[in-house]
Amino acid sequence: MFWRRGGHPRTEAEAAATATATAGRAGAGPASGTGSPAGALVLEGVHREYERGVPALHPLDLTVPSGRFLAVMGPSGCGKSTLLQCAAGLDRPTGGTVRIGGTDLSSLSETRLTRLRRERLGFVFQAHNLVPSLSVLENVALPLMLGRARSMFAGPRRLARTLAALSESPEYVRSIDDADPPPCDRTHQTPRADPRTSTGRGPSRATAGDELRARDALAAVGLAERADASPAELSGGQSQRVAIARALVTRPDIVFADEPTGALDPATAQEVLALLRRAVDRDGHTVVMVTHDPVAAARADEILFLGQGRVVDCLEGADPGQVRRFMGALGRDAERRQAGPVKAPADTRTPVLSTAHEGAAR
Ligand SMILES: Nc1ncnc2c1ncn2[C@@H]1O[C@H](COP(=O)(O)OP(=O)(O)OP(=O)(O)O)[C@@H](O)[C@H]1O
Repeated sequence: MFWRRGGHPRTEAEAAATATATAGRAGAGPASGTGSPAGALVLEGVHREYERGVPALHPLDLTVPSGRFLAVMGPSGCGKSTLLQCAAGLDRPTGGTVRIGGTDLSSLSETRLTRLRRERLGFVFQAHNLVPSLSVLENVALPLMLGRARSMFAGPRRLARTLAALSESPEYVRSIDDADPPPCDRTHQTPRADPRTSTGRGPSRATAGDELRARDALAAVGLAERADASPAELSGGQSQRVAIARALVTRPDIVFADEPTGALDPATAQEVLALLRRAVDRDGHTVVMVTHDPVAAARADEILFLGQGRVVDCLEGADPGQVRRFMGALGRDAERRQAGPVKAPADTRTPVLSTAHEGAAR
């Protein structure tokens, strides 16, 4: 990876303030048909103001090539989540362009943006957000089922309301589902569809395909045996593994993870990170992960550091100690605010400097 920042800085911190980062794999060719640099994710001049004149994210250029794992770090309030939300199409930037696989998100209606998120992106959050009234397998299959049910229910929100309403009407569900009552969710006493067959008369081809994919995704995170369990029966780490299976089941272009290990103990966090790492190394997924944890960040290929809404630096192949020291320097810089230069520790790799993007981050 290399990144570039504008030349003639007055101080190191001011250089950081003009930074434009480019995460790139050497030899990557141009993205077909887009005229933009190759990348699963390309941000050009993306900035976000929640309040007029108060930028939470200053203009930023960033390219994340396919099959890479990028971590985003920085002090609290520096704009990490804002960057993730804009990049993932969960929020509209104030200006600039976000492209996912060559698709300019600003050109999409809300409906098409939602569809892109569902079909081409995966999400893992700190809170795993599993649906308690569905089995583990059904939770993993949910993005696939939502895609199919969308036209019938005029959107996932309507479907979610319908599912919630049905869960309050077990007698009715029984009346329209199988002759054999479905197993009950022990926690919520909510009838569940038999995960092996959706109707009792044998799954439709589409349903069987979804189920197979969901079972494969669950097996890939080592939880095949817990397919029929309720989320309430799982540990925090197991729940996060299910959330990862759910994120990967659609074979997304990019997985966005916001503090995926924030609520886990170190050993469990390592298991979850290993799954994300394997998704990149073995299956060629692209992962963008916001984290506060130097150990988690060190599992990524590159780490992008933000400070006060700007790219400060980027490290490749850093170990947790280097990340910790760099974060310490950033934190002190944030405390001083006006301040002195942010000094990268001597043992961090020096980024390639260029004047090519001078002014682009302003
Ligand atoms: N919806 C919002 N409305 C107004 N201001 C917001 C909103 N979301 C974030 N901000 C502000 O934008 C800035 C960046 O916030 P953001 O949540 O992106 O930071 P962060 O680095 O993810 O922080 P943390 O590590 O604490 O989660 C902060 O000053 C925050 O107060």
